Formats: sequence, C-alpha cells, structure tokens
Amino acid sequence: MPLLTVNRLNKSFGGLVALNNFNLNVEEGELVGLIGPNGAGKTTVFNLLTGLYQPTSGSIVFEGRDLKGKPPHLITKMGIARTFQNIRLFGNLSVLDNVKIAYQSVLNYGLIPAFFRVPPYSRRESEIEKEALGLLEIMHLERYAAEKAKNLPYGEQRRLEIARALATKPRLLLLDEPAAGMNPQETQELLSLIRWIRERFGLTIILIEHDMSLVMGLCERVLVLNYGSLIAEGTPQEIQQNPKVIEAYLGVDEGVTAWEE
Ligand SMILES: Nc1ncnc2c1ncn2[C@@H]1O[C@H](COP(=O)(O)OP(=O)(O)OP(=O)(O)O)[C@@H](O)[C@H]1O
Repeated sequence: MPLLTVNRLNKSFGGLVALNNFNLNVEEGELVGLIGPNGAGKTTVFNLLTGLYQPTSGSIVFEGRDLKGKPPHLITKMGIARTFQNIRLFGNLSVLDNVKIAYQSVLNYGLIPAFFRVPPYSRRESEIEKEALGLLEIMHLERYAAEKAKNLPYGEQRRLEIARALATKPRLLLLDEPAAGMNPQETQELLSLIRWIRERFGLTIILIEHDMSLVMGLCERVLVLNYGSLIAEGTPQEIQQNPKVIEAYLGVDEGVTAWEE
C-alpha cells in the first residue's frame, strides 16, 4: 500500500480551478518532485495535504487513513510536516525555542502536569531541550541556538524551518521551495542535507522547487503541473525531454532560466 494516495483531487476558488483531477501515489521512502510554472497549483497541493484547504472534491489517504475534514494540527500529529514558501518562523523567539515549540505541538502531557509543571511535564521539558539541540546540530544551526530567529541569514532560516518540521517527527515531509533565495553553493549544501536527513529519519519527501539543479539532483520521480492539471510524470531525464513540459515552460522567463541552470 502506498504511504500516500491522492485520488481525483480538485480545488476551485470561485471560478478558478487551481487543481484539476490530481492523482498521486507516493511509496514509503520516495523523494518526489512537484514542479510547474508560477500559479500551476503546486502549493495548493501542499495546502490540501496539510488540511489548510479542504478539497472541492477527491480524496487524500495517508497510511490508510482518510484526511478528509482533518484540521492541520491533527494532520501534523498523524505524521505529515511541511515548510512554507514564505518562511514562517517565530521571529522574536530564539532559534532553540522555535524548535522546542514544534516538539511540544505534537505532545500530549495532560493538562494537570502541564499546569503545575510537574513530571511528566518537567521531565519531558529537559528531554525536549536535548532533542531540539540535537536537531540544531544536525542542521548546522547550533551556534545560533540563543539568537532570535529573525536575525538569522536567509539560508539558515530555511534550514531552521526544516528543523521545526523534523521536530514533529514526520513520516512524510513536504518542502515548499527550500532553495528559494539561496546561492548555488548553499543550494548544493541543501541538496546533500536533504539526502542525509531522508536517510537519517527514514523520510518520504515531496519537494516543490523552481531550482532545477535541486530537482534533477534529488528526485527519483517528478510530476509537472500546469494550470492545475498534471501534464507529465517521469524520471528527471524523461521530464526534461518531454515536449509538453518544454512548452509549458517556454515563454515563462523564470522557467527557461531554471531549465538552463
Ligand atoms: N486562497 C486562495 N484564494 C484564491 N486563489 C488562490 C488561493 N490559493 C491559490 N490560489 C490560486 O490558485 C492558483 C494556484 O496557486 P498555487 O499557489 O498553488 O500555485 P503554485 O504552483 O504554488 O505557484 P508558485 O510557483 O508561484 O508558488 C493560482 O492561480 C492562485 O492565484
């Protein structure tokens, strides 16, 4: 059974069809790329998978459980985590606290221990701190632990977002343009890091990305959306040569540049 099964998923906003009969099966351990020109519907897929949007029709089944009507926090607890295209951190909190909050978001202490700050709350608190510091180390962010998140350079903020997503202990990780705003060297480092965390945490990953060096270097399978419809699916090599894909990107300045990278 696939880890994730998306069947005939549709999302409309008034008269605009953002996603049209989208199908996707993702097997455990896969690293799948989702690409397409601006406005193609990529982030809408993530918003539907994480419960931020409810589909107009269609179904999403994760580990055999239907996600219909489930709110985002429950979906996080079920094992789907994401990062955002526009970074969403608690800018005025420390880097460490940003990760600790993500850990706490999926824990149930029970109200009484949490209120009186007695075990198991206090015991879990020190465990969380240890685990959060460990994650910061993995993401090469430990030296920033006490720094306010908003003061981090852009590339580091993106890595902190990934650390926060990992803190919720996902099985499926959704990365929305993780290389946006990074220079080529940072992008290459990110590529190695994503490969490494996938192995280390046994993750299945879906990646939205405009940077083709990252998509081609990382993904085993790539899906291409255009105007809400899936126009191609295949290996990175197949996708690069697909006439429909080339046509979809032609005339879109960003797309052409992206392919040439
Ligand atoms: N909440 C919303 N309300 C109205 N329209 C929306 C909403 N969210 C997305 N859309 C529209 O749906 C379409 C798909 O948007 P989406 O953000 O999924 O595209 P995308 O492929 O992620 O684009 P980009 O690469 O620019 O991020 C766009 O036309 C967008 O304007």
